[in-house]
Amino acid sequence: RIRYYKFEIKYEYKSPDCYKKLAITINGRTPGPTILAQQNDTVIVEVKNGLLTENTAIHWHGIRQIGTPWFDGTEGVTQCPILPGDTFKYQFVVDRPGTYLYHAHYGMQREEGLYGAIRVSLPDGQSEPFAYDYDRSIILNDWYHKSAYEQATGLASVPFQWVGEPDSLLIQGKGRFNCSTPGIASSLCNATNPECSPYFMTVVPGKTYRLRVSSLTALSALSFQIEGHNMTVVEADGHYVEPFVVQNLFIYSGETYSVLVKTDQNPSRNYWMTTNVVSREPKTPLGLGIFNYYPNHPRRSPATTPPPGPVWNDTEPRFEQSVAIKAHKDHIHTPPRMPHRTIVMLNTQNLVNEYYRWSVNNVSFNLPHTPYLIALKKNLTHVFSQVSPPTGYNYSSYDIYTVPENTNATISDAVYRLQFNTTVDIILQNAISMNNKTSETHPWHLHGHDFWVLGYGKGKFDMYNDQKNFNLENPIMKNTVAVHPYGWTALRFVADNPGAWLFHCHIESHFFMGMGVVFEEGIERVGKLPSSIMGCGETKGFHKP
Ligand SMILES: O=C1O[C@H]([C@@H](O)CO)C(O)=C1O
Repeated sequence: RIRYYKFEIKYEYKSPDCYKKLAITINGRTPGPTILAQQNDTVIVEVKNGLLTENTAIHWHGIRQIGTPWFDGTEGVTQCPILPGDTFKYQFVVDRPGTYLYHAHYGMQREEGLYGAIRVSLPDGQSEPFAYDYDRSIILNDWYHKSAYEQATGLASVPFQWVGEPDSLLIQGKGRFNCSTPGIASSLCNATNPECSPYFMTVVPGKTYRLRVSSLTALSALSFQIEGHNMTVVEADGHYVEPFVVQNLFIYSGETYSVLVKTDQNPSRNYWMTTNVVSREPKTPLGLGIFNYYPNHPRRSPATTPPPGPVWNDTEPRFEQSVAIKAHKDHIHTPPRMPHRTIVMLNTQNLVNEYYRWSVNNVSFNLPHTPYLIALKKNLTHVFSQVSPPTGYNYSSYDIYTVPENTNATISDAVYRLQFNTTVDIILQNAISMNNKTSETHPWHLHGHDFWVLGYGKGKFDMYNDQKNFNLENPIMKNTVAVHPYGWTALRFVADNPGAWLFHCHIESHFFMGMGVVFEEGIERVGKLPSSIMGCGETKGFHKP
């Protein structure tokens, strides 16, 4: 079946947290409409770029784009940008059930509000390995009052101007900034604006809810909880999880989860839904929503104090939750026993000609002006560097706990070329950051594939000993995974999807500062590229209107 959507992308003044600023909307809203489909449906989205003076592109996050690598929506990798006034048609098959996302993949545009959810259900007659009465979803986000342009300019300036912490946290597009903050003009901030009344989710007592929780934060790692209710984790990034119970869910940008929540508490009141920043010292207030037990009034705030959530700087429970996520016992996809190759990726913050950058093995990434997919397929070898990027770092001499004397890195747009159908291990190795002397959490997202999460560890990954402890029995498959402070995360995937695929830190500013790589595999197997993805850089003239 075909699911047809029309998206009109525009700038509009919005006040999602009471503060009025420009936001990018889809059909007048942020978050945009939820795309609903069934497994194996074809989704068609006609995107009209109504931004007037700005390009765009939309990525379908978690959808592997098998056979349609040109519709991944990654500007610079799989397509040219959609010009103002133009309409671009995405068409792809959603081949697996689960919870996915869509969002802008052009500059730092995602954080202006261009995002939404994709929910793929099972074919009729099939059921999930868990039972529930109702299905609900929310997207968590952080929100800046400063425009993405201002932020990007600061990041790309000498001296460096960091974006800082977000102004508020949003639950399904709603948050609350304190309008009495000194220096905030009353004409810009109105605490009684109904746009920023708290998000509420109405529930019936005595039922089980499947709650799909996802995060598209620009920066923040979050914890999410519902006051007084446990949550049973059952799905992660479209894969069934061996159920486990949490009081709070840690969630990183680009991840999706389903949790089951029983409405088994005192039904005469409402409860808080809260989200708070972890892993960075929070300067952003709690994000609040109302878990509304019918028939209580949905706007009645609970009399209780909202639970503050876990302390931000305790890595241990986050690490433990990551390790606890295993494949459901009846839905195990066994990984290949051995990789054909292993790429170690040291994550560091560096200087390049005095600019602050992030890099992998001391190489910081820049997108070329001609999309890789087209350049590779048409063999335009002068478009990007043909030197292979480094597959590791100097293990014996590099100390991940100390800022090196020389923090200089280089810039490159080279790609990792993977042999088609081979098994590749990626070891993400975290380290201290250059400036603030801490090690940050980075959520890495892979386009075009799911990977097995084979293990997490603390300190430096030891190729000999740590490999022996990989979980090859029941590893979860995901498309986004965190590397914890001073830790490592080991992934395995099969390079079986012909195309060019981005792998990057999902923190908007970090990818902008070079924290990403591109994989190519099976380019000779890619079918005829649609001319709609062309028209920029070296592909001018390739575009047939
Ligand atoms: O990229 C970043 O820069 C700042 C800081 O390291 C320099 O001010 C920060 O917290 C980041 O995540």
